[in-house]
Amino acid sequence: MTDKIKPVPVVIVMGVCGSGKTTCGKELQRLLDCEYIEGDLLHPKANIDKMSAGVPLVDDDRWSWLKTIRDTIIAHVDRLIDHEPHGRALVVTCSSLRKAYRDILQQVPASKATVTFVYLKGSPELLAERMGNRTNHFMSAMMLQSQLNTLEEPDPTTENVIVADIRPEPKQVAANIFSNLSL
Ligand SMILES: Nc1ncnc2c1ncn2[C@@H]1O[C@H](COP(=O)(O)OP(=O)(O)O)[C@@H](O)[C@H]1O
Ligand SMILES: O=C(O)[C@H](O)[C@@H](O)[C@H](O)[C@H](O)COP(=O)(O)O
Repeated sequence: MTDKIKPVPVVIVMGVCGSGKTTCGKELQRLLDCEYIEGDLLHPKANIDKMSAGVPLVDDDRWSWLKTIRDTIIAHVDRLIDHEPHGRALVVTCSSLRKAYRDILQQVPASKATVTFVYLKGSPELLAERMGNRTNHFMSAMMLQSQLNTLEEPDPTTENVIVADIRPEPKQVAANIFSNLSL
């Protein structure tokens, strides 16, 4: 007799640039002791070149990137189901600014994965401060306003999302997320 496959918990850490997706996502990965996909590493070169030149992406730059992230999630989940039937999870970082983007990322068979978004929420002032402190990144602090303009904040009453306050230190942000995840 074969055990019923339990869907893999997929946690997508979202928010504008500087909200801490990479920093807190990695802390969460450590807490969950699981795999990790950095969405920024899946951009086509043209997107990185555009953002590095200080030009924000538009929808047409994003669709194929979002589909690549979704397909990468599906490939990871398939591998986890085959090789790690117990205690598996997956943390993904992706800004996921608009509802239409989140809809693409969730196109994962429900029998294989349950997708939860974690929205890293902070004030524009704190985000600007964090962007100002960050060095060696293709996104300059000037891009923050366009990200805030594009952002459609997820609504916990209609979307499967946990809202996380980004003011605590990264380990604490991750611990707060962890305690709100029903895994
Ligand atoms: N909770 C936090 N407290 C203090 N600094 C943080 C926190 N989260 C992130 N940072 C810092 O803010 C900057 C942006 O974080 P990063 O993880 O690169 O954000 P994102 O991936 O969302 O663009 C980095 O310099 C990082 O070290
Ligand atoms: O760390 C950051 O600064 C962000 O994660 C950044 O890299 C960016 O948000 C996206 O990858 C670009 O795509 P969007 O314009 O769709 O956010």
